[in-house]
Amino acid sequence: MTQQSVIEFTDVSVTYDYRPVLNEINFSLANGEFMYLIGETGAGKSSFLRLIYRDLIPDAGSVRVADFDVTSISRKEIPYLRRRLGIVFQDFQLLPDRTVYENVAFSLKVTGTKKSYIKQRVLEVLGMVGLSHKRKSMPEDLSGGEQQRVVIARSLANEPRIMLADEPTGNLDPKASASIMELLEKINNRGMAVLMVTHDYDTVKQYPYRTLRLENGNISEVDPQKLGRN
Ligand SMILES: Nc1ncnc2c1ncn2[C@@H]1O[C@H](COP(=O)(O)OP(=O)(O)OP(=O)(O)O)[C@@H](O)[C@H]1O
Repeated sequence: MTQQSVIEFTDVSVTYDYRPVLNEINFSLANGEFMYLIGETGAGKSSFLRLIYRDLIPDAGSVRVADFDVTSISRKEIPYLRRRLGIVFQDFQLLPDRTVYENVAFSLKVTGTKKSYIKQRVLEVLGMVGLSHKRKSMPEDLSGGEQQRVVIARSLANEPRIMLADEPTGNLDPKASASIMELLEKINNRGMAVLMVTHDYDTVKQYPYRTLRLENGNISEVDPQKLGRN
């Protein structure tokens, strides 16, 4: 892996039932880079993300994330790999019966963080996403955009180097989407690499960064300003 990259795929292939979904993909995300990954339904975006957090092992090729050779790490090392990743996914929602504070604290408790530090860190990340005043609220009493900001705060708690965001603006109105994008940019400006999967071309055009498209098993760079045009 080059010194500056935090994720690197080398000739990565994934096949389901003899059907290739990713075909000898080469990819790298630089340290501190913001990048979009787009592609039609079924193009392989989820499979791509699953390779990064070691929920899927490629049929061929190698995946490196931070200092981990993900393709060959042991089961015991997987939690350490995942601690390097801030994960913001639709299907990884807040615990409905815990407060905002407890939701964020939970991710620190499970990694064995010292009690005295947990309080400090939770208040720090809630401050970062602008929701310190909602710390005692239950998730259902927050708007969709606020809930997404809590999910982001939770993903930041363990100080990851890379954020994986899957459709973070999905289901949000334009104003809430803008506040999420501004937050992701702020996090990125502090040095965290962000890989964001999205179908939201308007957002990509408004906040343009390097954009890669998965299509027919291959990955290629596209001009964000030309998205959606025929
Ligand atoms: N475990 C599996 N077994 C068999 N086929 C699978 C499996 N997981 C995914 N697929 C198939 O592989 C293809 C890529 O799926 P994947 O979920 O990675 O796509 P995606 O781009 O994330 O799609 P979406 O945008 O709809 O979430 C799809 O055709 C899917 O049906």
